[in-house]
Amino acid sequence: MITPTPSAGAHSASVPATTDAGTVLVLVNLGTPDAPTPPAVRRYLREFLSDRRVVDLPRWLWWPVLNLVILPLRSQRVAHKYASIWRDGSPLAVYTQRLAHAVQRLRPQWRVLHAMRYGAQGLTDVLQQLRREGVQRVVVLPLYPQYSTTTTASVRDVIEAAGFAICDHGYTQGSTTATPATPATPATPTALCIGDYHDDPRWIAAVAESIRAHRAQHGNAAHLLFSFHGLPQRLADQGDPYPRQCEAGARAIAAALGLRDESWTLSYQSRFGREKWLEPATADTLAALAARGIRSVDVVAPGFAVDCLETLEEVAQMLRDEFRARGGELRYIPCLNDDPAHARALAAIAGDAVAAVAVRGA
Ligand SMILES: C=CC1=C(C)c2cc3[nH]c(cc4nc(cc5[nH]c(cc1n2)c(C)c5CCC(=O)O)C(CCC(=O)O)=C4C)c(C)c3C=C
Ligand SMILES: [Fe+2]
Ligand SMILES: [Fe+2]
Repeated sequence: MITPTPSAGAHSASVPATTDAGTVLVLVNLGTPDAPTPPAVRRYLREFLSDRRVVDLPRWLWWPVLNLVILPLRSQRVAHKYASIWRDGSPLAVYTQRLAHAVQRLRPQWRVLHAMRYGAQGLTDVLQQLRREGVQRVVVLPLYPQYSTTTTASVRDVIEAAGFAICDHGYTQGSTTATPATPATPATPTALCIGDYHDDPRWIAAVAESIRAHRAQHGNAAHLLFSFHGLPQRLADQGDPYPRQCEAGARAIAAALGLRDESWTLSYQSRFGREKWLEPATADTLAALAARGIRSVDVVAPGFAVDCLETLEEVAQMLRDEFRARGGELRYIPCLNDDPAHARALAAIAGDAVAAVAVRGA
């Protein structure tokens, strides 16, 4: 079942009339377990870590490692972490739904849905339901500001497998899939897929403003750290544009804030497995900052559209405690979540994509 989004609220009167009535917009996020328990986490991790976009090892090698080592050990430990951040559900699910509602309120002439790549409210189910309803065109906005083959391209795989012809907007290189593209016939529905928005000025301004507002309330820490989810270095070497887009975005946000180069740093968190991942690691960077005598650090995570396990447990709890043990104070700046500025930026990005395709005549 597609979770319905409430219809337009009080903001609708202020939205100017547009010619994009009838647009169906699907915001897609990663997905999350449906309970903070070992069996639920195991189900989620099994689906997530079985995706070849995420782990590209040969199956004969990966299957026993995943099923006999990783799932039995990790499910227990990670369930405990989820339990520490669980409120009315998993924050990733709660904030993603609220964000979709916020965009819906801004664009009452659209139908705004949310979906997940893995787990409940699955993208496949949502797209199949839309096909059954006879919807001929959807706009898919993966909630990944930076394109990666491990995230955005995996969303694209699902869209193609659901029988939609894809029309790309934004970054696409490296996103060709094992599944051949659905040959477009007049009956084939199309999905306008937004590849990235890492340098979109409206998104940059929203992130910069959230940092400014946090600093106005809590004071400026001595340093600002941009912490992005990591990736195996090998994928970057093979051309995944993710680290370049993280760097460009962080630089643009720092410029919008008027920061001097020496007052901010970029790092990568959430390493998984033994392979070399992008560096520097957030934990090492914080240790180095503490060793340089820097006693306060603001940490922001602009690779995450909404708060989740990796921000709330890893950064705002674990890394904060580690930094405190080194004598410093880590202040975590929340993700944009369902902030109106975030909803406005995403609505504008989706609107631009619709308009660009209309001009191209697709
Ligand atoms: C090889 C493993 C992984 C790659 C590659 C990877 C890339 C990647 N992930 C995100 C965003 C998120 N990841 C989250 C959790 C998470 N990530 C991995 C592994 C890889 N991620 C795992 C195993 C997990 C689950 C938790 C754990 O076991 O440690 C989340 C949070 C989900 C939640 O429920 O809150 C997000 C969001 C990006 C953006 C990315 C590549 C750029
Ligand atoms: Fe991840
Ligand atoms: Fe993690």
